[in-house]
Amino acid sequence: MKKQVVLYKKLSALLMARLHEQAEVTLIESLDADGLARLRDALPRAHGLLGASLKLDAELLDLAPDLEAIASVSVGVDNYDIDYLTERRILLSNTPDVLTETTADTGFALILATARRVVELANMVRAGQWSRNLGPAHFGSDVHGKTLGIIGMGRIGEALAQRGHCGFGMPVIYHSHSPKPAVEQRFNAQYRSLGELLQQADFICLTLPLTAETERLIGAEEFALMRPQSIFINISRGKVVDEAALIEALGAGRIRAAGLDVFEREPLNLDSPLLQMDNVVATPHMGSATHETREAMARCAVDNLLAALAGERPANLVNPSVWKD
Ligand SMILES: NC(=O)C1=CN([C@@H]2O[C@H](COP(=O)(O)OP(=O)(O)OC[C@H]3O[C@@H](n4cnc5c(N)ncnc54)[C@H](OP(=O)(O)O)[C@@H]3O)[C@@H](O)[C@H]2O)C=CC1
Ligand SMILES: O=CC(=O)O
Repeated sequence: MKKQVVLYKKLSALLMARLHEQAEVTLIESLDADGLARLRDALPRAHGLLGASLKLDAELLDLAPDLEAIASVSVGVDNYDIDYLTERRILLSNTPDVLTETTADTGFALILATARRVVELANMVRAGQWSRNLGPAHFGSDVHGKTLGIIGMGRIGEALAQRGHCGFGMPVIYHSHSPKPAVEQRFNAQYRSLGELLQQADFICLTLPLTAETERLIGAEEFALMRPQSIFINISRGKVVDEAALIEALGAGRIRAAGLDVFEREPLNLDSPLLQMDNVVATPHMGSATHETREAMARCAVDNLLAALAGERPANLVNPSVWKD
């Protein structure tokens, strides 16, 4: 008998056809109140789940006694209680690698947009306020040659280092759990303590996961270490930052600008002070959002799920202790 799969993310026709060949599929098209009610109805039959952007807590998982595998269409796994999944022996997989380059592109777009004030000045043109040649009040700052500071030197951090070093001649400094000799060799990158990096970098970029250890890693004390010309970029997770402290630092001129793809609460509320600041570029968690990459992520998640349901080890298993050869 075919296994039951519940999708809470719509897939391309090609991937839907692949899933339908191998499983009975229930599709929850959107996670509004109606969709969530349909999800709760479907969970008691589910052997596999595939989707993203939903906090799958124990209360929801307890509705699914037969659940064998979850395939997240994301690399970040902060929406899952991994200990609980492991206790229940549910295989959790994610989609690393396929989104690395695209997310690093987004990070670099935020670096350029904040430093060169792209959004602010483009809005000025749209508003009919471009009446004479630009003067110093509208000048930005250079990106090339400035020091790129990367916090979390993993896949995306390394791809950002490549762009900065090879494309823009930027000295790269980084902070991670441990030094990365291969990255140091490729990009002439240098390891720093967190405090040193915050004091020395022109661009401070977060590329680490949200974990118990990184939650609110960057708060008032850390912003106080940055320089008034520093630009802060977050493409990791909003909760790695104390957002109130970020707003305070921007308001007080303790840092120059921020490029933010992620926020404490998403979607970002329209009344957020961040949206009143010309020196903030806010994007809607679009790090991996290109046609090509989102399709590659979905394909990767489908591969992971079908492998798990067929009794094979998924390529991107997040909780390997569940697996028994
Ligand atoms: N904005 C968006 O749309 C996207 C956001 N993301 C976010 O980016 C994150 C990173 O993805 P990816 O690069 O693939 O992940 P990786 O696991 O490859 O890299 C994360 C790095 O962070 C480091 N790290 C973890 N905890 C700490 C800490 N406490 N202090 C210092 N360094 C730490 C790790 O360092 P070490 O190796 O030394 O342990 C690791 O190398 C994801 O978890 C996700 O949250 C990802 C994709 C898109
Ligand atoms: O935020 C996106 C992810 O893949 O993680």
